[in-house]
Amino acid sequence: MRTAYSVETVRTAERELMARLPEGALMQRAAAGLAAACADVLGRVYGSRVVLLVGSGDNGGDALYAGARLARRGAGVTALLLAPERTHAGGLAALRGAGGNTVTGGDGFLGTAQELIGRADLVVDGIVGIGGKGGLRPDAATLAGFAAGSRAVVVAVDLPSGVEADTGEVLGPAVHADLTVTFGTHKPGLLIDPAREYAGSVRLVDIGLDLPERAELEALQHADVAARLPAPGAESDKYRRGVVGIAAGSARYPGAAVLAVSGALRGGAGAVRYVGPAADAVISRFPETLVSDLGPARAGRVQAWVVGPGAGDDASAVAEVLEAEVPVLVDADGLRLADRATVRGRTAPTLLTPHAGEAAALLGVSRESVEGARLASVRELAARYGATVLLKGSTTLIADPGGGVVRVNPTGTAWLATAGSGDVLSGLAGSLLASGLSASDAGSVGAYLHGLAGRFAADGAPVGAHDVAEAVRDAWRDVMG
Ligand SMILES: NC(=O)C1=CN([C@@H]2O[C@H](COP(=O)(O)OP(=O)(O)OC[C@H]3O[C@@H](n4cnc5c(N)ncnc54)[C@H](O)[C@@H]3O)[C@@H](O)[C@H]2O)[C@@H](O)CC1
Ligand SMILES: [K+]
Repeated sequence: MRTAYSVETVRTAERELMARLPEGALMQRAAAGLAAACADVLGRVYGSRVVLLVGSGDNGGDALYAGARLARRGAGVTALLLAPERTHAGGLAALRGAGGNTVTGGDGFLGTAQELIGRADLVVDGIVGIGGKGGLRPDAATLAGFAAGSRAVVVAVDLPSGVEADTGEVLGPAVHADLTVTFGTHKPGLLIDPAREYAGSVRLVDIGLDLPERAELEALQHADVAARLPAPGAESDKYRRGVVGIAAGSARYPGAAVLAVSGALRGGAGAVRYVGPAADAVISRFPETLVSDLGPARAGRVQAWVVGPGAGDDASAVAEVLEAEVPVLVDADGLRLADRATVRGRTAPTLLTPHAGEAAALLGVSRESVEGARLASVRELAARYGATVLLKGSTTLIADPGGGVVRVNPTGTAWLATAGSGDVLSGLAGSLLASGLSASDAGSVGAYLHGLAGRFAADGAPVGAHDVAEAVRDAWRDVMG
């Protein structure tokens, strides 16, 4: 499991560790890891041109000490000091002692900075780290712009300056990094869009922090998914493996039913039962499906329901499904049609799977505000509905209603932004629910396999949703390794 911790938790862990270590030891660990990453990026350190963007806090201190290490190995290092009178004193002395240069504010500062950054091989962003609040201030924002426009590789120290560490929000100008070297633990913002996109690839440097068991955010890895995937035993029959019911599709959108079933067939349930007006389309594509033209309440036993994809305005199917005392996944049109009080009153688990636009409609806010504040949005929806919520997107998030750790899916790919891809996910996650996974596991394991399948199916070229469904088995095998 990859985990991320809030700034408050990091600060507490740092204090405890610093009390046991000689002064400055922690910063030296950070600087050593940072310098090593910079050296890797540069390839050849000797003779390279390095520019440090240095703010007023310890983040700038890290950059200065790392710069000193690079200077000792023969790099030409210049530090641009954004707050000269508050620059980390020890770091500054180390850099100067190693032969590095400094440029301080005043007339001509930005012009000089532009020239230096324009010629640099590497720009190290030590403007602000976990102590930052709000977007970058004007001079810092200008330097970030120069770095973005240069051919230099940009390495961010701990976080790309200007992004919100705890939420992944980006409230103003921020540094766009190629690589972020983060210390002690990932911060939530490094895993959640939009901030994640500013971080580039992320390298974690262990500085020995002792972190609590419960993280703020966690991302499943292959082994975590493998441990949760259902496996048929010798005694299994189709009913013991779970039957997933799909109440989806309409005369207008029969394809949504077919795609949801295609996902469900690859999710581990022993059988897929379909109810709705698209039975002919479903059967002709997937003859193994059990179909019924009675409503969900009379369709026969299932261990979990999926309702909503392509449902149009059929509120009755949604209401019937929500009455069932088995886990229910509500997606797409079903989200609009589901009564909030009914969802809240359910005793069996409910998993809602909106994309940002659907989440915005449920919360009564704009799509942009959901996309800009994904973590707060998923938590708010989970609390309002008393349900587990999977908020789809480039960084899909899964939150349980009682608060607690939020999951983020690490396998997403932009190729999944294709029509019908969400229908496949709802069938897949519903199938996992029917196999006995909790709502949070079904959502996060489903999203993981779906993302991986999207990558395999795309392999650098556009995909259709049915390609993704077909590649779920490759993803499953890959995970089981
Ligand atoms: N505390 C520790 O033990 C360690 C801290 N480390 C580094 O220290 C950093 C945290 O240091 P600090 O607490 O000094 O905080 P930062 O260096 O992150 O930033 C605080 C300073 O930045 C200014 N600032 C805040 N928001 C700004 C904005 N939007 N634009 C421009 N300036 C802004 C503040 O006035 C303040 O002086 C970490 O991110 C990490 O890089 C590492 O050395 C590892 C050890
Ligand atoms: K930074």
